[in-house]
Amino acid sequence: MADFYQHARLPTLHHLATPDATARDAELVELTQKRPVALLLPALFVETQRPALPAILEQVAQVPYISQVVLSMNGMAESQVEAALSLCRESAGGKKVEVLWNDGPALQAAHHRLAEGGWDGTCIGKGANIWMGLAYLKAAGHEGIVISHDTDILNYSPSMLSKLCFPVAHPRLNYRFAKGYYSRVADRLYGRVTRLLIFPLIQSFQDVLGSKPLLEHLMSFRYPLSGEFAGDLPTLAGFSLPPAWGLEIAMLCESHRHLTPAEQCQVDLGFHFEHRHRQLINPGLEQGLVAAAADVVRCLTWQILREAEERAAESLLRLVLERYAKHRAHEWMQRYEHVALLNGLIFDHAEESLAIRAFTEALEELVASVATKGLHVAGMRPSPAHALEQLPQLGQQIVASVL
Ligand SMILES: O=C(O)[C@H](O)COP(=O)(O)O
Repeated sequence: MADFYQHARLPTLHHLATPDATARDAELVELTQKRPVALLLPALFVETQRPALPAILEQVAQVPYISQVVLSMNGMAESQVEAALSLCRESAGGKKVEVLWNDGPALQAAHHRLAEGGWDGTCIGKGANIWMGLAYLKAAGHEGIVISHDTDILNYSPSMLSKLCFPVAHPRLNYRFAKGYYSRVADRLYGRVTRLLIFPLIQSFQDVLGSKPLLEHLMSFRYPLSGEFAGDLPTLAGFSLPPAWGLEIAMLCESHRHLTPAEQCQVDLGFHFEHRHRQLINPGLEQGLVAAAADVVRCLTWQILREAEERAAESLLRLVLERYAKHRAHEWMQRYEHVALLNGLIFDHAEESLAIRAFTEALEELVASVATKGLHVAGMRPSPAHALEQLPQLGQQIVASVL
């Protein structure tokens, strides 16, 4: 069972009992009368062909306090649009599902507009899908709550939605941003990037830089890479986001910059999150886990060292890498070995070590690239709210593109 430990900085809302689902839904309908709830789902077209997304949409169709669903997609060809739209019609029942086709022709005008404004118009990636979804909701006049989650969840339950929504919707809780957490466990521990890279790496940064508010903030999150969050739209649309896998880390850094600790929380979603596991290295079209992890680490490093002078950033990063590779990564692996043994779970030492080696190589490549090209995150955009304010036609172009 979960404990009820409170992190020093961050309010943590544990799953300790299961409220009656029908009563909770009715309560949320009442609570969200004046602040409608939109569900924003980032997806590749290929997710529409796999079992998870259709099952998710079918369950979302039954959730009475979700007024609108936005599926923000990329990786879709012209010939695939009809299949995506009919999935939405068939699975979501009477619920309105709007599709944003990020790499489609209608949104090109918006991407050009962004590029004219001096910003990167990158349209590919999970972060770009979320950015565009928030920009769309804002431009379309949505003024309520936004919930978002991954679309590859195999053991989906609508209780996840109520747990994310409640801390933002309930006036006594009144949070502006809520981040979900859980464990990723099947016959073994998963969550490889989180356990073996992100936790030990943040601690290595702290070893090198000492205690910093941003690092303490990041260390308070029990699952910093979870894709599940909720917030009020004005808050979320004020976050600057990168286009790819750095999205989750960037959101936490933005929540640190824009909100007080009392305005945000993490919420226990109360289950072992099951999803499709990528191979560490994937020679095929889909990026492997290490390539995605490299993107996360670049964003994390940039967020932490962005104010450091270029040369200093490189040498600090070298020290962090050394600390990670020689100490912290193995320490965390060993702790998780103990967790696995205690719980009678499989623990594949060779596989875990291989993952750490691959993550270390990705960090070495990052250090080399910082040495030659400096530290930056490709495609980093200003917040949707800022872009819409600066580029007057952008909102209309985005709204007009909806399928
Ligand atoms: O959460 C993570 O660390 C990554 O998404 C990797 O997940 P997996 O090990 O569960 O596939």
